[in-house]
Amino acid sequence: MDLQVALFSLIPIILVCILFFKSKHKNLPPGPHAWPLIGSLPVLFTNTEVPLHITLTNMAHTHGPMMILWLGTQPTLVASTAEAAMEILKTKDRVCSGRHIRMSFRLKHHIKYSLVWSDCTDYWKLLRKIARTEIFSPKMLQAQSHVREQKVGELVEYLRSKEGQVVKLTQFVFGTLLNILGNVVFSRDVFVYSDDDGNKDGIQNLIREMLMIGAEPNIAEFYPILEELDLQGLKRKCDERFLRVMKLWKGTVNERKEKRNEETKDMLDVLLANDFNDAQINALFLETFGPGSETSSATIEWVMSELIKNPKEMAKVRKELDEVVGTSTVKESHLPQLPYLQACIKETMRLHPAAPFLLPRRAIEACELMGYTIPKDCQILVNAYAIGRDPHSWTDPLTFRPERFFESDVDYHGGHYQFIPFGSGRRTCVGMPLATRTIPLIVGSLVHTYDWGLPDGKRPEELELKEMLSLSLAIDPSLCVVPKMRV
Ligand code: HEM
Repeated sequence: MDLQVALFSLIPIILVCILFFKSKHKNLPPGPHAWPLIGSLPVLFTNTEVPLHITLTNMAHTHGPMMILWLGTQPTLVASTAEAAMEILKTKDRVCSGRHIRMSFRLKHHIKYSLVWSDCTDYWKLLRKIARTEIFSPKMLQAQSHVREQKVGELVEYLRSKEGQVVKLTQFVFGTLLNILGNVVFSRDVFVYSDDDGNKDGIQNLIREMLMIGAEPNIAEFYPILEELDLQGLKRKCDERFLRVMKLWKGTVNERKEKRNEETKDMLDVLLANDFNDAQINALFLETFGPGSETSSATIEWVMSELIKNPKEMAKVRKELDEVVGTSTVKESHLPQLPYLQACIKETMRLHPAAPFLLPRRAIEACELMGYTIPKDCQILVNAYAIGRDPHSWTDPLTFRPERFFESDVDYHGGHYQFIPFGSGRRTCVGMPLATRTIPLIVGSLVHTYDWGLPDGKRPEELELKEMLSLSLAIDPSLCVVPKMRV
């Protein structure tokens, strides 16, 4: 009886909460029904077989280009057309320029000096300037091109020892990317090619583990009041990996402080010349290894999978490589003469963008978007995945047809809102100049050197391209291939 009375007395409180909520949030975009406290969570997670990016893409067909979801108590805006993306990334870029920081990444050693997670402060502007004019400047990238070619050469050479065997391609590609980034950062390799546990306690595993922990659903995302409790221990686990990874490069940083290079050769030289302290250096190193490796590695795995599944397109890439590169190895100087390879990479990024929701933005103040009122601090997801497959922007959107990029001038630099794998506006990807050199160099080298079979004699058309949303858009299961030297 007491319980019934207690429950009954809760009804007016719930009603007051609903009325308060409705008056506070007028003119929101449409969206699925939101229950008190749990919001739209039941709609999103009823069918765990369907990944979130597909669920949200399907929901946009019902609710429209801008829809609001309530993740527990937290509002999240999802934009699913080129027009909606343009409103957020161009017209209202300033007010939509905050970042929604994932709870597991709110690490005290890191967040204060972060480039990825800061709002657009003067410090963030300084970092972007240094990245644009020094670390990823055309001059610096050009000066380091021979190192990238050498690292890719090592990958190709290692795969020779695997001829005829089944390899999980991404494992070695991820390592190669880390070595490329290690050389951008402090002119050092961080990955060794080996079949055993050679990298067990190395940067590769720690970075991968941090990314995996960051991708795990964290209940505090839905109920920020729980943040300090860290109920799942995700923040603690991430922090522990960060402390370990910092120790791994501490010696290199200290050595360089004692004996500086005469010329500026890498990111560490640039940061020391700008008087950055250890905490700032650590944060930026992490943000180069983290976003730089996972996104590029996922993209390369997707391009290789699409080419294996589409033998005609693979043959065209090969023909182009044979004509331009001949019997030599692929160099970065060849890349401008390989338009078909570039078109295959673009087509892959359209269908499988590594960051399907870009990096979550945040409204820094309440604002109007496409006539709707968006509350301050609302998380903003731009669904690049839905946009890349929108039939209003693309003919025959689900078909892999690289030729479409010869029929228009659409490019990924952020000015064409139907194709935004690197984002757009003031927070667009700083690593794009590096990624757009590295990805074609690796794919071109793999295709030029090897024929790629599938395990157990599987035929190309039997290769299933199932997507899984982790921190980036991955293939599930990972691509396994059998390399065979081309004659
Ligand atoms: C295929 C490769 C890559 C893809 C698809 C990608 C995608 C993205 C996207 C979608 C964003 C958010 C843009 C926005 O909010 O509008 C971003 C931001 C960022 N990316 Fe990349 N990225 C790639 C490679 C890299 C590389 C190689 C690096 C560094 C070595 C890098 C470093 C960053 C950083 C630091 C930011 C944050 C910029 C800011 O918030 O101001 N990315 N990237």
